[in-house]
Amino acid sequence: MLSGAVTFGLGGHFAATQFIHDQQARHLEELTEVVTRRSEFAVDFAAASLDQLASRGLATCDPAALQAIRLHVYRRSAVKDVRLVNADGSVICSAYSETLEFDKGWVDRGDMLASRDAGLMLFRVEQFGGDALGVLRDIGNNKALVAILGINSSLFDIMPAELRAHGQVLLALTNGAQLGEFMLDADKALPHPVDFEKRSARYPLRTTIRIDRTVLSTWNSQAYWPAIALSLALGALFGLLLSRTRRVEGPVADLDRALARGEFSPYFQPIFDLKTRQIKGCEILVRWLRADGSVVPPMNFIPLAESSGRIQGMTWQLLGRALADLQPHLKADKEFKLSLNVVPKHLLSAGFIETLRSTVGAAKVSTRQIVIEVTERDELDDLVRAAAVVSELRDHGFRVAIDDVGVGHSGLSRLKALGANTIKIDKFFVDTIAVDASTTTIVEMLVALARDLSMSVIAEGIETEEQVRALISCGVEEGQGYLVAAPLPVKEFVELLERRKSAGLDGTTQKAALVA
Ligand SMILES: Nc1nc2c(ncn2[C@@H]2O[C@H](COP(=O)(O)O[C@H]3[C@@H](O)[C@H](n4cnc5c(=O)[nH]c(N)nc54)O[C@@H]3COP(=O)(O)O)[C@@H](O)[C@H]2O)c(=O)[nH]1
Repeated sequence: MLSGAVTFGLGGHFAATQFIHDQQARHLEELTEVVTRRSEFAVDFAAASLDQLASRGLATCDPAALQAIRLHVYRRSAVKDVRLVNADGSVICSAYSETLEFDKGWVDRGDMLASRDAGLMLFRVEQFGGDALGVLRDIGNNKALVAILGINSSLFDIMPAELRAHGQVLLALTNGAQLGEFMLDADKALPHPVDFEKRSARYPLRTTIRIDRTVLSTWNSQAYWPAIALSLALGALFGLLLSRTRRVEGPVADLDRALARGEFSPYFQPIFDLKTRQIKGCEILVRWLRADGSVVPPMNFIPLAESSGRIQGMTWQLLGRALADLQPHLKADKEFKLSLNVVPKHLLSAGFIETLRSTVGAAKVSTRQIVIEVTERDELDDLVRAAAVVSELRDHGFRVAIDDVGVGHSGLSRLKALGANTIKIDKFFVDTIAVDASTTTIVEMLVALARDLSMSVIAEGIETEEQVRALISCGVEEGQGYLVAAPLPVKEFVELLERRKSAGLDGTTQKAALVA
């Protein structure tokens, strides 16, 4: 009996170990495939962007064309710059001419690698801030357009949490030129590296996931002991039972675990009166605080959260935490507004208003203090329905702001039709307001439109006093930006509010002063 159990036990040990290793190898190969696919999509995206620019006749160094290209680049987070080049690859002009200063060097056409269909040339752009991927498309007349793609940020969320401190994700050209690398601790060497490699079938790209062998013995160890126990008891059935204990892995599973562990945290960025600098409210901006101490910025997981349907749970979790964090302040200053980003799909989903009301009601916060920010970057397909939701939200006392105005999809008529309370002018315009007369005209026009529609205006991304002065002279009253504070964790944000209060720059103090 005992020897039978030992035999089963040993058999169980080898089979379970083998099974887990096979699972691990398969899983790491799948992750390598994911990185390769992502990089291919990034190149496809860059190529489509270049084709679109060329077809719009923007492949020139004319200032208006360069401004249009800058807007195009700005909308597409992975594309850092677009350059017009000669047939030999030498640069004629660049949409963001200052990015040329970040280049450590430039590659001759002869050193670029062709895509399989020969429609694109890929090359590494060595820059001081890290390497980037150049994607060149010929456009005729001995000219070509080049998109400069930042690729690093697409690598870091791939590694399962348990392996992150013991592995590397690398993307390189097939000639060995490295394009991007993710490693939690860049100085840490992997003592026993094992490589999982994948080459793209379409582009000269090679992905490597490098893992320290020793960590594989503990990864998925949760699956090991149940497997042994079950195999002792049930002998031949252990494989089947083991498969039930297997953990699901991958970036979406990582999101699910983060949601379950409450790792999505609200950061708060003040919204202030441009003239008095009084803080009138704040915007909630999500950060993923991982157990390993790293802070993940939203653009690295919001798109996945959206496409995988996790954005809704994440948004509710975030609002619940933000309300709890700021409840004392929201109660003390009834004019203080808390803004929450909501993606259009979520806004239009069934039960959105009911859940919002019950979440805000449970926190005993007035609906008047909550602003729903809907980005204009994503198209609101069903404008009529969106306007109905906005109207119902307003009936319940909530406020609605249209975010990123000017760079999104809405024409002015769509802005009007939505019936929001506020427009938020995108940082793109704030960046150039102090230096570009055409930007001033656009901002003045948006302010005039907002006045006609009884909407308020907030300018985003204010970094300098010069920008504040220019915005005030255009008629903008409120703003947000690093000039006052970057998005802050709750403790620092509350300290900022306290400092303001002591300096007499908060809502309660000002009201008290008016009454006195
Ligand atoms: N659906 C949701 N989207 C969210 C949520 N939280 C954030 N986001 C969206 O992610 C995008 C990037 O956000 P973030 O990295 O937080 O960047 C914001 C600010 O930090 C940044 N900012 C603000 N002031 C300045 C500045 O002076 N200079 C500078 N270089 N950057 C600045 O701008 C971003 C402001 O975002 P928004 O007002 O929303 O446009 C962003 O698109 C977020 O919307 C979330 O919970 N849900």
